[in-house]
Amino acid sequence: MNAKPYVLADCDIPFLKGVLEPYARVQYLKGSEISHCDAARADALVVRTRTHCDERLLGGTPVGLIATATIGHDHIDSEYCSRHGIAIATAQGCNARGVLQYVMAALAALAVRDEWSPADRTLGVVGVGNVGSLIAEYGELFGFRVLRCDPPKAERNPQDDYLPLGELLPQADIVTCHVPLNRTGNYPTLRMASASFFEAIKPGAIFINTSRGKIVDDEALIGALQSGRLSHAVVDTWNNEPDIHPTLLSLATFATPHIAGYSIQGKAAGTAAAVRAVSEFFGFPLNGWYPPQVTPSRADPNITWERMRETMPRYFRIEAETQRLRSAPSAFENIRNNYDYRTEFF
Ligand SMILES: NC(=O)c1ccc[n+]([C@@H]2O[C@H](COP(=O)([O-])OP(=O)(O)OC[C@H]3O[C@@H](n4cnc5c(N)ncnc54)[C@H](O)[C@@H]3O)[C@@H](O)[C@H]2O)c1
Ligand SMILES: O=C(O)[C@H](O)[C@H](O)COP(=O)(O)O
Repeated sequence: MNAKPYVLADCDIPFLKGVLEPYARVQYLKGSEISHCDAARADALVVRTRTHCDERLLGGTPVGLIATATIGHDHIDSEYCSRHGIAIATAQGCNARGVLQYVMAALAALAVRDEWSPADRTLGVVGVGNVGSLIAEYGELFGFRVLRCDPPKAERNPQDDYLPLGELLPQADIVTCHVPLNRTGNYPTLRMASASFFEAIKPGAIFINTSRGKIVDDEALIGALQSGRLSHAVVDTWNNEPDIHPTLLSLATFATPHIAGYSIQGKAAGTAAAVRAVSEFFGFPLNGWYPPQVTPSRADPNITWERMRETMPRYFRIEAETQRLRSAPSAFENIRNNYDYRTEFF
């Protein structure tokens, strides 16, 4: 009898191949193609956002653990998993700094284009978790006035300085969303950016979505861009990826194929978190594993807006990436799967 557990992994998770093999039988498949038949052999799944882990995939299988190498976990039916004793492990915070750099790259490019500086602008951060708190911290460091909205946190910490969404929207020149996709619960985010959201937003505001496409009502966002209510939209996450809305693609000032978190350190941390979860679950000696070929990023808490802006093009050119997606929207997944992961520099 072979005592090694059977692990089924997404073949597009970088740095993973060879790591679990001394301890597990491992099969690699395209994340979007993992089927119930494949899962029927697996003790654990190591996935990305491309594998929908629900009853259809998991029903009657021996899967005991789903480790996702991502922050977001809306691709996993957590209620089903909890009812069937399937553990879920996420890579909390892994690529938060990658998203920070993405948002700051967008703002730096827009500041040059429209000739403003952070001291003249109010930055509204909606969702102040691992990503949002970094954006707020660096936003303040760069000189923005920063407003925060996070009702779940406000409820837990009423003494902290959070605003309701309805108070943030009319004041913020830039609204950047960093919420999870929650379909239910006390603070749902599904279609949160609706027609009434854009009616309340400050005229001429910039809207940035790097969280999940489904938090936005596309028609409402398109309407806000066409009417001039918004000056710009920056869109990284889309409804119905990879079949994205062509009108939104043409109207967004910057449009990218869900790569805001695609830094090399973010990917390394995501894979390391998934390996740790599998290791802890099966008792492998891999709890502290980190890809040896990657240098972890070092935060630069003293970076200035000017230095960030001048340095950014060496690492990330959001205009060029927008052009790349616009010229070949059908290559959405291909661009992601062959992405040259960016280096985090602050
Ligand atoms: N585009 C990308 O590449 C990329 C990369 C990383 C994360 N993400 C997305 O960004 C999301 C946020 O990431 P994170 O690491 O900051 O998550 P997090 O869980 O650390 O923080 C999310 C925050 O949102 C708050 N929140 C929940 N409901 C809210 C609501 N209705 N209004 C306002 N705030 C609300 C929570 O209280 C929490 O503080 C992830 O869930 C993921 O979907 C996208
Ligand atoms: O939630 C996350 O971590 C991000 O959306 C992440 O960048 C998505 O990564 P992917 O599923 O493409 O590996």
